[in-house]
Amino acid sequence: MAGRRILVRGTPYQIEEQIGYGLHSLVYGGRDLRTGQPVAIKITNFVHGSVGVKADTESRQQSFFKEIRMLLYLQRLNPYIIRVFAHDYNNGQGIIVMERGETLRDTFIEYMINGMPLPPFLVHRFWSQMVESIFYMHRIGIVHGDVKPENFIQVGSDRTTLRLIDMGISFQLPPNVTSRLKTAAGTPDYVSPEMVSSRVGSSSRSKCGYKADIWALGVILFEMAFGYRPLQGLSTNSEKLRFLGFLHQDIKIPKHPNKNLRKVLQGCLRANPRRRFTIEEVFGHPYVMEGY
Ligand SMILES: Nc1ncnc2c1ncn2[C@@H]1O[C@H](COP(=O)(O)OP(=O)(O)OP(=O)(O)O)[C@@H](O)[C@H]1O
Repeated sequence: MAGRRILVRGTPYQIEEQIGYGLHSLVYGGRDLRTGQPVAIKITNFVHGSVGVKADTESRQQSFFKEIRMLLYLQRLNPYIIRVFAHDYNNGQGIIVMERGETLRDTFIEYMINGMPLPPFLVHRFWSQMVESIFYMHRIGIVHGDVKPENFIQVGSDRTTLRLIDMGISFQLPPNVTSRLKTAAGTPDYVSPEMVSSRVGSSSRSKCGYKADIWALGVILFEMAFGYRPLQGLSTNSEKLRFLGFLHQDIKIPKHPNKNLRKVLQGCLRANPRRRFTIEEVFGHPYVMEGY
């Protein structure tokens, strides 16, 4: 693919190097050949293997259309959702041309490698934007289900504007909320306790899907503010899942000079999802509203 030129709904694009990949997709850096603007081009392969299983192909096509519908809808409501410039599909693949940025995870790694927190203004700026993007999803009845730094990219001249890129496993409540969350959300560091606890029944779990997003936002804020993640001391995924499954007490928040930051973290990282903040409480919290 790299090096090829493609036409998407009449606009020519140059495909350059591969910059990422998903479960069924490859993401390339590219350029709009009319304007020279850098873009990211996500190509989703609908056909599995050399023969192709019909049901699998159909489910990939449905996911592609669902993702596109959600992106186009949400990007009109909120500035912190990735901008889609063009999209197209044929029987074999779907293409999304979007704004290109740098993944937030890489910035986190630069700080975390030395156990350094991010500067307070950046913590506040990044987190407020994440909260706002999830606020708009919850407002229209959508649980993201996989909130983590990899799913945000940095754009703009100073790279301090975020965009949520991944709607991949987002879904509308209610059907089967948590079984999907549990199987699809692969990084235990951001997974909430109720998602791994067998003591929570499926009916209460489905009401908690939104609260799983709040937990993940809390973990991200913790990570930015302290330079490490709450479960970082546990080395394997199964240790982390076991810890979460038996978590009865709230996560202890270390001392921090910003009282509002500490309070909002306490509200996001409550073990019991019913006591955990809603997105409205987070969005209206003095930490988000009043700044760092
Ligand atoms: N707009 C973008 N700008 C820069 N990098 C991007 C962009 N979109 C995606 N990427 C890179 O590609 C990776 C995979 O993209 P994305 O998260 O959209 O795939 P996915 O949803 O996991 O895939 P699938 O839909 O196949 O499950 C990202 O983690 C990121 O590194």
